[in-house]
Amino acid sequence: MPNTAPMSTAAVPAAEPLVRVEDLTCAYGDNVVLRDVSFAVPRGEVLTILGGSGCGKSTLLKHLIGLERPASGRIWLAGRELTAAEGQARRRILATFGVAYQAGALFGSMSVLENVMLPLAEHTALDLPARELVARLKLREVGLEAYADYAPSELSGGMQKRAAIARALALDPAIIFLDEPSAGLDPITSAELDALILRLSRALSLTFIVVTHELASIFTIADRALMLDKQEKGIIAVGKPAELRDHHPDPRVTRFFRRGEETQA
Ligand SMILES: Nc1ncnc2c1ncn2[C@@H]1O[C@H](COP(=O)(O)OP(=O)(O)OP(=O)(O)O)[C@@H](O)[C@H]1O
Repeated sequence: MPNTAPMSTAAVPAAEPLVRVEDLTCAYGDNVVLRDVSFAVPRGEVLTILGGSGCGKSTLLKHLIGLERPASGRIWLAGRELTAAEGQARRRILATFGVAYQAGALFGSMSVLENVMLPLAEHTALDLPARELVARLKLREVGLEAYADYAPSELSGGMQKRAAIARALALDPAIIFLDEPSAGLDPITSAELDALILRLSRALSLTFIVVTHELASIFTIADRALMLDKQEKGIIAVGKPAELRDHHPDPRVTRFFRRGEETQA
């Protein structure tokens, strides 16, 4: 089997975080959304990013995946500084991770298999049969090998999310970014997706950074949760979800984790 990874992360020392953010400030023109944000994510961790509407979750994700340039600060992915890289070096860093977006993840004009093959055509020199073979393996990893020739519109919402994850896995990334994976899914399908994320993270030592506000998901998948706040323009809490819920001194944090408890009691 050819090595399809465009660059190896094996050279990153185990102690080195796979994602490191230092004094990151994100702004749209004069509108500063996040100021001097710093955190690190070790290899194999599932980190969820949460917080109220408009606090900057998507903004942070877009900066981490290079869709937006920071006003200031630095981002390292798998030991390489994204914020200092241009051209080919930047493209190589961007190929170390996979992304699955909330909406519009799959191209409707292509089959599920062709969607998963796409990053392989863009970033590797594999020939067509090899690309197909790798893509079929990725579909198997998410339980969709029987749906390779379907159009995305023929799949259920949960299956589309899994296909998007298969495409995010195509280049054997070290890091996967997911934007609201549970959005629009019923609780059972959402739980199945959570189980898939956990299985992939444990089996492949994948690092996941997941934007979500679904408590059930957060408590199932997150090793740690990072909570942003709009007024603070930054992080107000980082830690294990149960510890944040039970012991965090900031009522904004405990309220977030305990919402719904009153109505369930
Ligand atoms: N492309 C953009 N141009 C200008 N301002 C933007 C842009 N994208 C986001 N913003 C602003 O940045 C702030 C943070 O938005 P962002 O979408 O990151 O928040 P969020 O936490 O993801 O919110 P939600 O949970 O509602 O999706 C908001 O005030 C928003 O209006």
